[in-house]
Amino acid sequence: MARVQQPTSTAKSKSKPTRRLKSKPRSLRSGRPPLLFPSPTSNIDISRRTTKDTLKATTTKAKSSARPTLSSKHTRTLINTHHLLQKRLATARAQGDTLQIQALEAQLAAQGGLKAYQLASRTGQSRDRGGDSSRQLVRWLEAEVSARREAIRARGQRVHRPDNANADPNAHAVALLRILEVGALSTDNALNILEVTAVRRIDLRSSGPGIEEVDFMDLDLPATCSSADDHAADAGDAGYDVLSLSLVLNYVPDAKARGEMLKRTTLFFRRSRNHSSPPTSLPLAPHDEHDEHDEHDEHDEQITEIRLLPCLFLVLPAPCLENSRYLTSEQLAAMLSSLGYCLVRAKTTRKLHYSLWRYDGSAARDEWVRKGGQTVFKKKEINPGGGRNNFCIVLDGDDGS
Ligand SMILES: C[S@@+](CC[C@H](N)C(=O)[O-])C[C@H]1O[C@@H](n2cnc3c(N)ncnc32)[C@H](O)[C@@H]1O
Repeated sequence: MARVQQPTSTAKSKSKPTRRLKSKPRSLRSGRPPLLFPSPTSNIDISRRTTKDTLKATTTKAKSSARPTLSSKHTRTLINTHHLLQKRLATARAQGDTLQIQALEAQLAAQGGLKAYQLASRTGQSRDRGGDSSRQLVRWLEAEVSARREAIRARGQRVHRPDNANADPNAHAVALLRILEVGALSTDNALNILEVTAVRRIDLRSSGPGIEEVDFMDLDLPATCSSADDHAADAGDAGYDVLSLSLVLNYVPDAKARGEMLKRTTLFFRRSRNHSSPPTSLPLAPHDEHDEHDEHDEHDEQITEIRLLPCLFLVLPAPCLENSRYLTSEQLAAMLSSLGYCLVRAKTTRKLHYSLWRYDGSAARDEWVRKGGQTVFKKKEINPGGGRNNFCIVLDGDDGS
């Protein structure tokens, strides 16, 4: 049922670069900053524990490991424990359980809080994933980048021709690719492309200059919305061409809040493209490339013309879609289609699922509904069985307009 963009024409395959051999995980004994910080400890007991829950053990472990380096296992443990505590905290908050809230907040603080989690995630980026996911996004946006570079070059030539007396010195201005990176851990990633991109970075906790400390759910919309039909239409030039949500949705501890976050993404896109931006005819790789080995391995790509902008870049841990009781890629595609998105690229690696969704606005939503597409997605077991996880996204069907 997922609305997937169909290819329109096929061009030549790219030559395959030399495949990088996956090296053994490197020792982290040297050259890395400390990941954990002195933090208050808690004596408050946490009552709700399950047998599989090693919360106490892992938190104690995290506390005692306040030393300059962490092993890969430690990093994973810290990240997993942080997610678990956040999830429980969300439940406690929903229940108004003050004691439990205090206990869980103390546990999170003892673990080093969001700061330790972010550092652990950053370590994970470089070590486990062969680099940060922004490189995949840029690879998918390659044609947009090239088109802008070409436009800059062409306009520059026009302006600088010696015989061109009436040349407008501002005529070389080519529209930047405006990117909003939500959940940014660093300002130094592949999204920075001189003269081509303008990147705004936000996070719940800023880890440095250039990253605004703001919750995406509270972020001001690009422009005041006056139309009840389609907020994004009013965003105009102030909106973004690309929104990146890389490993952010799975950070959100509550299924309904995840749905709210997805819904909110649609309000931030730039719609008006009648400025000096280059054409957007872009290559499309075969859907759902599957790579068992390398997170960022190159593929032979069948190049197909397709429009990509404006788009949402979504990265989730692969098990969220491959081993959840409540979610599959098809279900995710149906949810995003119901919001006006269309899947244009996808890639699954051993650890991560990357996808790119073009936003087609309220007309696409209406079309989805007209064809009988589902718009309400409740928590429903679709993949029963043992050994599965409970990752879930809930959409209530109210498009917020
Ligand atoms: C695992 S890190 C991911 C970082 C990076 N994008 C990556 O791909 O590795 C998740 C980050 O998302 C941030 N985050 C989660 N919810 C957010 C929200 N509502 N607004 C802004 N940032 C958020 C967290 O603070 C955290 O730093």
